[in-house]
Amino acid sequence: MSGRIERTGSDGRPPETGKGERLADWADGRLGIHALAKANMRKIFPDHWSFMFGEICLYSFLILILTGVYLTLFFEPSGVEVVYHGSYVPLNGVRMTRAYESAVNISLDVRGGLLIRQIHHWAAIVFVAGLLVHMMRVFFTGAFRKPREVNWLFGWTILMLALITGLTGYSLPDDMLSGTGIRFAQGAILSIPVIGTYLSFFLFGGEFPGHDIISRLYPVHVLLLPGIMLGLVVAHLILVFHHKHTQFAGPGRTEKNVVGAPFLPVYMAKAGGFFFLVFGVLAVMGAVATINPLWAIGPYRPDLVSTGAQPDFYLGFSEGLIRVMPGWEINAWGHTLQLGVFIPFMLFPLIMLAIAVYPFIEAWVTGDPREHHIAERPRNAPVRTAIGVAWLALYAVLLVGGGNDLWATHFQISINAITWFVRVGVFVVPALAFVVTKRFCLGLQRRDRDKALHGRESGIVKRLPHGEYVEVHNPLTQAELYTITAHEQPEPYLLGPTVDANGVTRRARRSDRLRARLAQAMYGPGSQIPKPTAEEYRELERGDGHH
Ligand code: HEM
Ligand code: HEM
Repeated sequence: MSGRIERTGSDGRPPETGKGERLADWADGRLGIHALAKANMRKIFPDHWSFMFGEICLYSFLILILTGVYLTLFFEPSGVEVVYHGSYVPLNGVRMTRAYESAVNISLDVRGGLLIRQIHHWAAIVFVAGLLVHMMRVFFTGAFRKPREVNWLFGWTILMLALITGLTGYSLPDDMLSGTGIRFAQGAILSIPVIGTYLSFFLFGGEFPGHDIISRLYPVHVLLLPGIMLGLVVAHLILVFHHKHTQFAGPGRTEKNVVGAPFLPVYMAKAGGFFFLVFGVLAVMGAVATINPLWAIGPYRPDLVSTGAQPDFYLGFSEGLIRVMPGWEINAWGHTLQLGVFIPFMLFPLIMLAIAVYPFIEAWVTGDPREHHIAERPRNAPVRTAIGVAWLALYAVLLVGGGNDLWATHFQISINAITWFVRVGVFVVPALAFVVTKRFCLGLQRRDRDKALHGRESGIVKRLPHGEYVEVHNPLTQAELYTITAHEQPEPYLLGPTVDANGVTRRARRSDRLRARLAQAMYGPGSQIPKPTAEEYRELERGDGHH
């Protein structure tokens, strides 16, 4: 039996053991957890504040499950129509679905119901925000590189499912906003050529809105999607364990070791504490900040739409795509192709897909087959960092487009001006963000080079005996010097000679030419400031020491 130790006392009988030890022995004999725990519990994890975002995702996900289960006890996912006669007088006599009625009851009559509903909604927002920030941390530090590409895809799939879970979630209560969101989704489905109408009828069980959609979304929201996500989260964390966590460069840290604290007890204690911190913050948000006050918004009616109707922030960019797209449509053979909706509907997954495939594109461009366990500083990969910021800029511009009505009413701007700003901005702002970020990174690289060669400016100006003024520079410690010069500066992939030894012309394949051009853009002279060489450093050391 693995890991089990049979002990005897001096008289040959088993010694007296404590209750806890006997229980542990009993469990180990049946589950074999001793060897598993021994092998993993002391695993070392490196530390950095940015590694906390993954944990925020994990804890807010757990809180969503906990609060969601409570909501299922009272929520009735039914499209059946009723007339309200409850405790909220302004709605008395109003026709609504059972779903809406039960959500109003959860908010106003069920003990703790409003708090749990609001925690659930805030947790959803923090969860998706956490996912985006965590993903960006991984992106900007190159932590998606080999061997973590598959884990990147797992994470990305979780993000996509989280967006859909959020959409199905805020569609459930069937208030005015929910219905508007579902109508938006139905419009997008209708725009799919040929099958759009059939698909809509199939999903809604007939004409929109019908009576079926809430009861159909319900199992998807509470069981199917969270179930798949839970499986993926477990797989994601097993892979983080298996690959070991990346660490930032520093003295004593190599591609082959991990410097940090052990999982048990240090991280276990920290993680436990952090879980309660996240729960505490979400509970305070749920207690003091109103979110989706659906009793005030009213039940959904297909012939109405409220002003300022907005999706939750994470879907705002898809709304932006639709709002700023010109209303193009093609009418032919008695059919309408609604390009004004269909094009943005297709762009949405494409923008997301670009993130999914990025690690594979970068690996192809660099042609680098090695594993990477040292996280890069964003400045040392200027083009990647600039691509990330450009993506965020596009997201932000589209978010402005998605809230064009709010910008118009809050800042007294014409809605057409905002629409045109977004139409132009979609192309210009990401390009600008790319250029500025790249220059910024190069500037930071230059500063690192300067610091490595000349030390840190001390702010002390000295006058030398012959009258010259010099500023004193304090040299960096060896550890600091190592940290800022540890990164690699890869040579870009180059095309081989176009003429071989026999004088025969060899035309490079188009894909190779593209790869060489992209590699040049990523690692060519315009994208790297050469690190100081040991020779340059020694030369300065030999000099008179002031600069
Ligand atoms: C990643 C996971 C999840 C996300 C992003 C999410 C998001 C949401 C959102 C935004 C709402 C609307 C809340 C409101 O009324 O203002 C909602 C409602 C709801 N969710 Fe979730 N949820 C998740 C997981 C779960 C799970 C695991 C369950 C159940 C086990 C659940 C059960 C419910 C129920 C019953 C409602 C309707 C109650 C109501 O709106 O009053 N959710 N969800
Ligand atoms: C529910 C969703 C998620 C949970 C609970 C989660 C959790 C975690 C945790 C706890 C870590 C280790 C600590 C850290 O680096 O923050 C981690 C690492 C990682 N995550 Fe996630 N994550 C989620 C979603 C994502 C997403 C959306 C992506 C990317 C698209 C992603 C990609 C990665 C990668 C590549 C690593 C390894 C990073 C490294 O070793 O430096 N994860 N995740």
